[in-house]
Amino acid sequence: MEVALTGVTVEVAGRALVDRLELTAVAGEVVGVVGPNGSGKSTALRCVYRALRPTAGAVLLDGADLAGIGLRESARHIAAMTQDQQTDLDFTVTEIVQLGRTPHLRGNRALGRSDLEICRAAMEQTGVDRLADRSVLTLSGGERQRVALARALAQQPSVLVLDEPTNHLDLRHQAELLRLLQTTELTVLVALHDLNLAAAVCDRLAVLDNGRIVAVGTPDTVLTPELLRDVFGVAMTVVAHPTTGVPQLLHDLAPTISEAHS
Ligand SMILES: Nc1ncnc2c1ncn2[C@@H]1O[C@H](COP(=O)(O)OP(=O)(O)OP(=O)(O)O)[C@@H](O)[C@H]1O
Repeated sequence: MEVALTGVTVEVAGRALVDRLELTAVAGEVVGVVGPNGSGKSTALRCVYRALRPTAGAVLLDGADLAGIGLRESARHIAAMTQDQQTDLDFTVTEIVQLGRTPHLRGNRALGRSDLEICRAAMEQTGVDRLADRSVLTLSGGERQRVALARALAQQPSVLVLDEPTNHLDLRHQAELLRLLQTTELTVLVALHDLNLAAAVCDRLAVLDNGRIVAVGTPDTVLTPELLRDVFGVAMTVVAHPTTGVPQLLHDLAPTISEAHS
């Protein structure tokens, strides 16, 4: 399915947290949303998974305004993996993942055999099957993050929205998540701080600065030293990855005074 943000603006107390965003993602495409702290990445994604309603503009799902679609209906199409989902409830991993089936259940019906199978497969895919009976309160940050992903996959969405999905993950689980995003046929919108991961996994990047999109394009067209200086305020060298060719960023950290004199 295609997701399109058209003129999406969110205003709070007279301030635009995001301002007239225009961004489209299609099936099989991974679109990264990057930008400095507070630039509006989470706010933009919240409009897509409907934790926020735009003050102006709209998010369209295959051309239909989400505001006109029931929440249950849109939850059958759009799943989110976010930091906001941390729960204080003493649920087991299995129970959390099974919540992903809720939009697909009719009335108060219990999960059927196929629902249970979908949940089992999602837990296996994310490597949390061995944690099935553990309380989520006892999990590490990375384990919780993978449970959140399992729940989102159990929802069997067409559109997957991820807000900082890798920040607690170790290298292997980062690689597994990135591979999953690269190979999936879903429409993926993902906010990432790590621009090297973003360059490796995203087909296109949208750079947010102060609530506005200041650049959109393939990682190699967007991640230039000039943009990194202007938007992030850092001096970086951009090199091509020796095997994949995607841009990778190296900090140009000046030596400290004591090092410079040694
Ligand atoms: N409910 C709110 N009321 C007022 N200001 C808000 C609200 N939610 C977010 N903001 C502000 O909007 C701006 C954008 O926040 P947002 O969380 O979208 O940024 P972000 O790019 O995801 O940041 P980070 O990289 O730090 O996660 C920030 O300045 C934030 O303080």
